[in-house]
Amino acid sequence: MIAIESLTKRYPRVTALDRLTVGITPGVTGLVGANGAGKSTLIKILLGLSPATQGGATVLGLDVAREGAAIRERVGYMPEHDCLPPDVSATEFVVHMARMSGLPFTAARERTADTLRHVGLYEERYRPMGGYSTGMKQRVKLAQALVHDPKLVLLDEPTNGLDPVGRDEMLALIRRVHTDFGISVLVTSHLLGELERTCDHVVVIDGGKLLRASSTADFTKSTASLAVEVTDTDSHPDGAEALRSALAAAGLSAQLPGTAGAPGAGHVLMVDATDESAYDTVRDTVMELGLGLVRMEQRRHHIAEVFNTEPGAGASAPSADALTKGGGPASDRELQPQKGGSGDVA
Ligand SMILES: Nc1ncnc2c1ncn2[C@@H]1O[C@H](COP(=O)(O)OP(=O)(O)OP(=O)(O)O)[C@@H](O)[C@H]1O
Repeated sequence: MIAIESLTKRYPRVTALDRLTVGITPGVTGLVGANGAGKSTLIKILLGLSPATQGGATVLGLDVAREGAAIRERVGYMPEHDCLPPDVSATEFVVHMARMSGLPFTAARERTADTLRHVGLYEERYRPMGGYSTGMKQRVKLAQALVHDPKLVLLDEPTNGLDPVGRDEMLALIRRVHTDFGISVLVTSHLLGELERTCDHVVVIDGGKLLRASSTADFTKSTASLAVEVTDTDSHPDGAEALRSALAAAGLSAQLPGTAGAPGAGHVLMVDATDESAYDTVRDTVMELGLGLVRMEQRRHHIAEVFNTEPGAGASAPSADALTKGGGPASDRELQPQKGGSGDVA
């Protein structure tokens, strides 16, 4: 879908992209990086709206330096910033954008109605957009990117400003753009956990450089740990601890992670499962102790943990750090802004 070859973009005081080489295949790809990592700059270059300083790229086989207009005909773009005129309705606006993309008037009206329904805007679509919530505005921005039935859409931070429920809805919608319509998606975010749930592939950039590109499955490989959650009983008021010591006696080591953290976190025990027999040992031990077994599942890595623990990440240590700072569960960690970020705008 996209081939990027040694792409560099220098602004007077900042190198926004630094010899970036990466390929984007069909499907949903997440482009993740802290604020200032170069995501928006990359998207603008891919649309032919901003020239690269060095290197080049093709989008759907078209050269970004020479064929920007042809790329914009075939690709949908959802910008990061609020860009909707407040005094027109979603219908008027999306019809206008469809016409700009070359659709005849009747087709533009039909496609607009379909697309707005698809993104979940119904009666509100006739109201002026100035009165819309952030979630509704994001939906209109997505609709105008899809209305001309592109092969590929570039979505710049589509979950920005949304609450957790709105974010989940937007992510589900993005997933459906690919599954229902076969449109490939490149979506940027600074939240690792979002991409983990939504994307087939993840490209991580930091300070304009490629940190890692691989399939989400490779990032979130199964670990050799079993997460075991048990209930307490009268005879074992701390069920997880009772299980931990009984398993130790049976030759299985286990840890109680996150005891200082979230409510209930102490009830999940991480058991080192070197082979299949560990499942039987856990089940039998839980039964002997008379505890309730809530769940026993193989644990998977979160993307953020890959950057925490991988020896390869050491080469870009400060960046890996930036990727994993912050509290909360690893999957929802927010990437930290770069040094010399937007404050350096000339
Ligand atoms: N027009 C510009 N002039 C000068 N510097 C710029 C310009 N646009 C971006 N930059 C700088 O280039 C770097 C990358 O910015 P970019 O907007 O691409 O990052 P980003 O990853 O999209 O971050 P964000 O999510 O905050 O938009 C930043 O340091 C930014 O300050």
